[in-house]
Amino acid sequence: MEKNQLYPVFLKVTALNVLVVGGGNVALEKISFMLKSSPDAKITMISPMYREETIEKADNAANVRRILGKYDASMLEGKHIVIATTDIPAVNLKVYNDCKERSILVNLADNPPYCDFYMGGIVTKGNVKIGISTNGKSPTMAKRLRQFFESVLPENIDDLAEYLNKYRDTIKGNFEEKVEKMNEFTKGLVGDVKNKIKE
Ligand SMILES: C[C@@]1(CC(=O)O)c2cc3[nH]c(cc4nc(cc5[nH]c(cc(n2)[C@H]1CCC(=O)O)[C@@](C)(CC(=O)O)[C@@H]5CCC(=O)O)C(CC(=O)O)=C4CCC(=O)O)c(CCC(=O)O)c3CC(=O)O
Ligand SMILES: NC(=O)C1=CN([C@@H]2O[C@H](COP(=O)(O)OP(=O)(O)OC[C@H]3O[C@@H](n4cnc5c(N)ncnc54)[C@H](O)[C@@H]3O)[C@@H](O)[C@H]2O)C=CC1
Repeated sequence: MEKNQLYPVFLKVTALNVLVVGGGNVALEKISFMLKSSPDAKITMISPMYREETIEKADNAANVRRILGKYDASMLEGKHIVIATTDIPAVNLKVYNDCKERSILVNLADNPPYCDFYMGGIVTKGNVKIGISTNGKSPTMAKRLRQFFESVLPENIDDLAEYLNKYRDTIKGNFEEKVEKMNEFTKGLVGDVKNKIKE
């Protein structure tokens, strides 16, 4: 069986500068998912044309700036992450090459071989977040898995995270002792969630 070798991280996109090239349907999909998870994400968009819905989504967000114009490599100044979504393959490829030259992480949304990272399915319950990847094999499956976990994870899982956070502060002892106590205390957790799913 092939194994997914991608390494997941949870980015603070309020502290990073994201550039989205293009303002159409795919741009809308990508900013929508990013904003759903990170409403304050710092995103700059560059495109000579924006679709109505993209404008609405972008202009209602706290930190999305829309620039009207064609992509130019100067747009990469100060950017950490770039997502190219234009309908012109040559433009997307130029974005890719320009980013590679500058060691900027890049994603050509409809072109997996030209992605340093993939956007994933995301499940959020308060502080708890699960990222889902099918290794780029099936975005539809990532979406269905997201819906599955959204429905089976109990809403109060965040209460548990908050509670464990508080409990952790009350434990005395050195690091090893704390780890041991936290593990002992949470032993039943996996069984509890499994039971919850069965219910
Ligand atoms: C590789 C990746 C790169 C990237 O975009 O980062 C990528 C690529 C492509 N997407 C395509 C299409 C669709 N994408 C979706 C939906 C999502 N796509 C997302 C991620 C990813 N999409 C990355 C891999 C993630 C992984 O590892 O699994 C999700 C999870 C997150 C997000 O978009 O933020 C989000 C679901 C969010 C949610 O609902 O929770 C749907 C489903 C729908 O809309 O119903 C369709 C239509 C159905 C279909 O085609 O499957 C195509 C074909 C284009 C064509 O036909 O040419 C390609 C290109 C290709 O695969 O070659
Ligand atoms: N719509 C969809 O769900 C899917 C689209 N695709 C592919 O993704 C690509 C984009 O699709 P859509 O978003 O639907 O197209 P779109 O036409 O809605 O958006 C393309 C955007 O790119 C912008 N653009 C063009 N030249 C540019 C440049 N030089 N600099 C900056 N921006 C530029 C346009 O102004 C427009 O905003 C297409 O190649 C399409 O085949 C693939 C899978 C699904």
